[in-house]
Amino acid sequence: MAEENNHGNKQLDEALDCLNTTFKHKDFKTPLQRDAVLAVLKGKKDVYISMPTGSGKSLCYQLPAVMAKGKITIVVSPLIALIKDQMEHLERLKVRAESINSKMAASDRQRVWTDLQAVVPATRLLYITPEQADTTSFQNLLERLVRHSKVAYMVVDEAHCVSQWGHDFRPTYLKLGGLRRTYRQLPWVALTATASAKVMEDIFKQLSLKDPLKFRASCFRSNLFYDVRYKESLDDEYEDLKDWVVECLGPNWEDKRANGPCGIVYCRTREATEELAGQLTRRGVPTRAYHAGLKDRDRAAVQESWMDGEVPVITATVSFGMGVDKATVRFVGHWSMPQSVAGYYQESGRAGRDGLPAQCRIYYSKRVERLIGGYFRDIARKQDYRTKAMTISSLDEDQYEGGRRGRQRELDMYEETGERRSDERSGLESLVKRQLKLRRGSSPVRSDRQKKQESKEKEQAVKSSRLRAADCTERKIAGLTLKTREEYFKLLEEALSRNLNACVVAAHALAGRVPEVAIELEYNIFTSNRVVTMYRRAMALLGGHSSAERRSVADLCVQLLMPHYKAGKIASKDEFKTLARSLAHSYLQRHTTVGALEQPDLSATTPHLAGGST
Ligand SMILES: Nc1ncnc2c1ncn2[C@@H]1O[C@H](COP(=O)(O)OP(=O)(O)OP(=O)(O)O)[C@@H](O)[C@H]1O
Repeated sequence: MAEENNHGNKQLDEALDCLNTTFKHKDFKTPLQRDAVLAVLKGKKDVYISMPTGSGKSLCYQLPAVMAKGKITIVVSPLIALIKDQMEHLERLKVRAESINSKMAASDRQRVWTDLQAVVPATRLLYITPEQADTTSFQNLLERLVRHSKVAYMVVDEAHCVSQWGHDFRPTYLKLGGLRRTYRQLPWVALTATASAKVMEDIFKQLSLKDPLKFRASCFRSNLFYDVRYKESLDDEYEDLKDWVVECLGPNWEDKRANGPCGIVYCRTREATEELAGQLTRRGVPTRAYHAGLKDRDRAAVQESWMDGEVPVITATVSFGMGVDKATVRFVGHWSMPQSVAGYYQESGRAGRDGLPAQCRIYYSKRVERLIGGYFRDIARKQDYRTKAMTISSLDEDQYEGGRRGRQRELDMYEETGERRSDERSGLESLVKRQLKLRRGSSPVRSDRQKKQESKEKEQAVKSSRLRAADCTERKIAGLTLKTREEYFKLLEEALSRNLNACVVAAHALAGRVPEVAIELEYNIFTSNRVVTMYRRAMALLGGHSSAERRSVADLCVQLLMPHYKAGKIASKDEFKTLARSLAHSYLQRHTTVGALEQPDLSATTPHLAGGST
């Protein structure tokens, strides 16, 4: 026991030494970071680390990687841009990190390969994408490295991507489970900023992590303060932004120090970044615009001037910020709604990385209000409503190498003018609702008498309700009242009975006119084809192979049915039309089969056509 303690102390001393000399930090950021580092260093068990953005997760594997002399730590990371940032960061610290990826020049690849094959490789960390991990060449390399005991740790960054339960599922991550099972002797480290308990369990399962040591911190960032501004309620939105910016930057912001206070305002379009930069600069806050439309050189110059403290504020599209690691970002503003919940967590998470208070604000307009309902409106009235950090994160799959539309698409994401995807919209909406509900605090205090009265009323309502399990309403779905269920039930009942009536009438009308429909259909095909094979094909297609054909047939049926519509009787004209169309569609699907029509002799079906006419 005493020996173990001594060993533990020695390891801690060595870790602190490495932290000071290589990473230039005086101490661990948090006890959790220290404990996670020590657990990884021990190398006895798999380790799972879940900490919020900016909490220093990377150090948890980078420090042990540096201390594992003569060995390589392999890091699977989802995004080449992230890999690049990590490598640049490590290069500044004089830690040799390499990558093998599809974007590399052959000469670079050879150089890395050669070092990895050396008796004592100089490479400390090797970054790869999950796609690379799935290649035979990498697997051969890994096999060789393991055989010569040259691998210290296997690290899976953004480990939530392995889970289908998570928002960011990435199928290639699943293949990592196979590697884990092949190399059971290696200690694995899985890191993520956000994972629910369900996703965490799934990560363990998919990566075959065996009873890993867990280091978890809430994704809640207590130093971030969120609020929302309603643009339409402001006299001058630019002046309001400027005032907020100056307030966030605090005193002495004009000193132009690299570690001075600074901020970012995200905009949806390039034009908005330029416009806003001009407005802020004219109002006395030097600001530069950053977007994908700038030449690489100009973009780099803008970023550099912001990093160096030359300009305190940058207005940018989302192309700015990935991997930007500036500790003193005192605010992150959004000049319009963020593109997604994931995006918002990431973008606002760039504030306050030094742990000091920082502000995050969304400026929104009516258009956005329409998008997310009354929740923000509520806050806007309070104007000064301050909230704390959001706790949801997810990454857009497009961020990843091999993502559907690739990196360029991601760079330009904010510059689209189109509507947001509906799943993102609903995700954002439910997040906002959830978070605002949390922040509004508990419901107002009610007297005992009021409470008694309420519970009596509830009991009464449950007794008289026709709904099944009426008394479970609130228990099963938090926030759902019996009254709401009753209201929806009534609507449903009405709609069902209206539709049923309309169905009966439409079906009746259609059934009586089948021959007429069939005559029309045959005639259409007869007059639009000149070759017998085409005629036969078109007739055969009627039966069900082509949904386009069926649609046009259904349209024809609808034309014939519409005269049967009687205004105001059963359903609206549109409802009747929809029903007629779907009835015709399914009728045709059932009654004209390809098999029957493809018979060489069509005479069997002819009698049903009630005498064709030409
Ligand atoms: N012990 C420490 N002392 C001081 N600063 C630290 C310490 N460890 C890490 N940092 C700094 O904290 C910042 C955030 O670290 P890092 O990028 O590793 O966070 P992260 O949790 O990986 O964030 P993200 O999820 O956004 O990638 C960096 O500037 C890093 O240098």
